Amino acid sequence: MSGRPQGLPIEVGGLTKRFGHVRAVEDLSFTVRPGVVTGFLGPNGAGKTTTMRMVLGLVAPTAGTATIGGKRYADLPRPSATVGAVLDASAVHPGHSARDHLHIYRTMGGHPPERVDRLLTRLGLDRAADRRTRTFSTGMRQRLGLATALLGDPRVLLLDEPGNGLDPEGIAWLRGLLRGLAAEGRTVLVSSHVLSEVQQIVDDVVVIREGRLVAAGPLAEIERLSPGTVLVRSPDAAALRTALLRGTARGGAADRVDLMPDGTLCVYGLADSAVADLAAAEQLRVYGLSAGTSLEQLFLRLAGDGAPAGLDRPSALTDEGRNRR
Ligand SMILES: Nc1ncnc2c1ncn2[C@@H]1O[C@H](COP(=O)(O)OP(=O)(O)OP(=O)(O)O)[C@@H](O)[C@H]1O
Repeated sequence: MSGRPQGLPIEVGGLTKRFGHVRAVEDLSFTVRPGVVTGFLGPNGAGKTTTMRMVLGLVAPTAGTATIGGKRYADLPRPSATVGAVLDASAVHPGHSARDHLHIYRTMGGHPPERVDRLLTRLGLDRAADRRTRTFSTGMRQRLGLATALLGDPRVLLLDEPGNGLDPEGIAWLRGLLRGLAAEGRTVLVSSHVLSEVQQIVDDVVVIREGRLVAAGPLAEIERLSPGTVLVRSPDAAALRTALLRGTARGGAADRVDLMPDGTLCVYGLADSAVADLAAAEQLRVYGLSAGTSLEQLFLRLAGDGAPAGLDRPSALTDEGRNRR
């Protein structure tokens, strides 16, 4: 890799895409800053891929703009040396070896031949370099996709679900790679529909749901603005939920209680001791009780209802995030 590639911001303003009646992306605005890893998060179908495709000039916006360093992708002087992207890591010829694949793309991009061996080593593919990609695991395809994206030593990286198919060891490896690339000054945008997959990797987040912005800014700030929660399991979950919402004169009531898919109750607005006392007072059994803000819960809330308690104006956080840039 070259010394210090200066990153370029990705700026999305009022971006909108409709496919017929489907509103894939709706008036979306955010900025991705260089030098950090930004998670682009949202549930399946939220519009992440469509947004990335618009940033890369592969899909024409219905309205709005997407620029890289102030220029649309199509207006960049050497796009493949400025932006590297992996939208579909499975899109490799099954009969080509990893080395063949990289040589084809590096020739097309006009990049120096020595990049291929260097990237095969950096991406941990040197031993598999001459195997046909049809024998590759999903994780190896992800690595090859990343190597392809890095051929032009790009200042900006856009990766669509790079954690897909990676085991925990692969995720740890990805974390090291992406954080290293960001530390070199690059702009790194990584999409995921699973926060737990990227929570150890990202500094900033942009969360969207149904094509619209839910929250954006440094992850630490979003966590700080998110009140704590208590997780509790009970064979009497329905009765406990009712009791928590009703509360007691002494201990107060929960602001909200969500039943999670695994049957756990997620309680907002009450301390763990208050939840335990209330369960005891109502003679309801509890099997597990833990306090704290899990990022997964936060993500479920952000993605689930658009504006979590304590984050009344997600745009304020967005503005705050932008002002720091
Ligand atoms: N070419 C297309 N034609 C019609 N609808 C489309 C097209 N591409 C995307 N959509 C729709 O736009 C919406 C957003 O899709 P998109 O793939 O951008 O979401 P996503 O957040 O990337 O989801 P996933 O994590 O499942 O890939 C979905 O409702 C999808 O069905």
